[in-house]
Amino acid sequence: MRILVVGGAGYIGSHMVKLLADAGHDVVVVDNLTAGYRDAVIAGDFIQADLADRASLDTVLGSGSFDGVMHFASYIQVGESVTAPAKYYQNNVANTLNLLDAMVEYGIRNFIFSSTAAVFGEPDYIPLDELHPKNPVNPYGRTKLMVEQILKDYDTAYGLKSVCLRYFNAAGAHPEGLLGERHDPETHLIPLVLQAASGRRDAIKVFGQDYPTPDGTCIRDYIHVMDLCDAHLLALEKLITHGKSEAFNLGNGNGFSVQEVIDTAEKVSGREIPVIAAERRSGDPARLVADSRKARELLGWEPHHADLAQIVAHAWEWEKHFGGLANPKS
Ligand SMILES: NC(=O)c1ccc[n+]([C@@H]2O[C@H](COP(=O)([O-])OP(=O)(O)OC[C@H]3O[C@@H](n4cnc5c(N)ncnc54)[C@H](O)[C@@H]3O)[C@@H](O)[C@H]2O)c1
Ligand SMILES: O=c1ccn([C@@H]2O[C@H](COP(=O)(O)OP(=O)(O)O[C@H]3O[C@H](CO)[C@H](O)[C@H](O)[C@H]3O)[C@@H](O)[C@H]2O)c(=O)[nH]1
Repeated sequence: MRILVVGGAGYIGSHMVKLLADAGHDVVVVDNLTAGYRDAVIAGDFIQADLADRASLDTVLGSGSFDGVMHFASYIQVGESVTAPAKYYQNNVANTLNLLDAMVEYGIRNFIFSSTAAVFGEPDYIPLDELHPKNPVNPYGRTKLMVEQILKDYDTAYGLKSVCLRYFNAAGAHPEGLLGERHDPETHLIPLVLQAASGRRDAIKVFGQDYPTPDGTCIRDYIHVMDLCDAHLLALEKLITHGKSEAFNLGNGNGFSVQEVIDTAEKVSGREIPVIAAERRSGDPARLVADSRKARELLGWEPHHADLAQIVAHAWEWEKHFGGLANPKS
């Protein structure tokens, strides 16, 4: 297949590009490099362009037929979306419309969208399946839900078929140490904990130790980035053969607390990780765990790296490059 990966220089997109190339597909990457890295694109063709720039999109999408588009490009910080919502609605919604409109114009029908567990908001029940009510509690989650709704209307009106993949907590790194998470600023728990292990950070702040969970810290469903990428390829293949728009929740179905993540990181790294007790972070549900049976049943998806220690071990191999503890492989 020939596949356009938008946001392919970012964390999850860069792993997707490598997986697609390894599976023998032709890949074209579009990224404006606001948050991504040119050297993270280790396969395929790279075009530096912004989704806001419709003329550039016309050039790329008109350059030859694409079997599908995978869309990873968006702003991703929940906290920033509360203080700077305009930035989020513009990039995550308006710029996505540019991409969808160009797809309609050039007759490209298959779209895989990076959605999020944040579309659900505070859970009514656990684990969360696809039928759970969607009441996002921040602009970030609302931008993703808006795109999901737009996609339904574009299917009805223009026949654009889509799969929305709602990731829970993406984590881990390429098993061969080639790629990993490099957000700046980093807000995600596992890379921050490992930065505290490598010495790049003094300590990890634990946001709240008084939640109604066994150890008082929040529980999340950490899903390996390569397992997410597997789901994208399966979703595109299914979309092409069956032509039916769908949404899937993607997680392992196992919840781990912040404290369990820290304990696992200490074991994996062999280092003591200093912890600072901090206030709860606003908008954090106590517990988020995915019910991914639909993806298993309809896509035949199966996570291969569900073990938290393995997720953390792969992320640790990556962190060691930056902590000066190993030589980068790329
Ligand atoms: N990381 C997670 O835990 C997580 C969880 C749920 C959903 N998601 C979603 O997955 C997707 C990828 O997340 P990530 O962690 O890889 O993010 P990331 O910031 O590492 O990657 C996003 C990429 O998109 C590019 N980009 C952003 N706006 C662009 C634009 N207007 N034009 C061109 N390129 C643009 C950035 O430069 C970056 O390379 C996002 O849509 C995010 O909302 C991520
Ligand atoms: O320094 C930190 C960072 C995080 N946490 C805690 O660790 C857990 C995980 O936090 P992350 O920021 O790593 O992830 P979130 O669960 O907040 O967010 C993830 O899930 C969201 C959906 O709910 C969005 O999709 C978002 O992009 C994705 O990263 C939370 O309980 C958080 O309070 C800490 O204690 N200390």
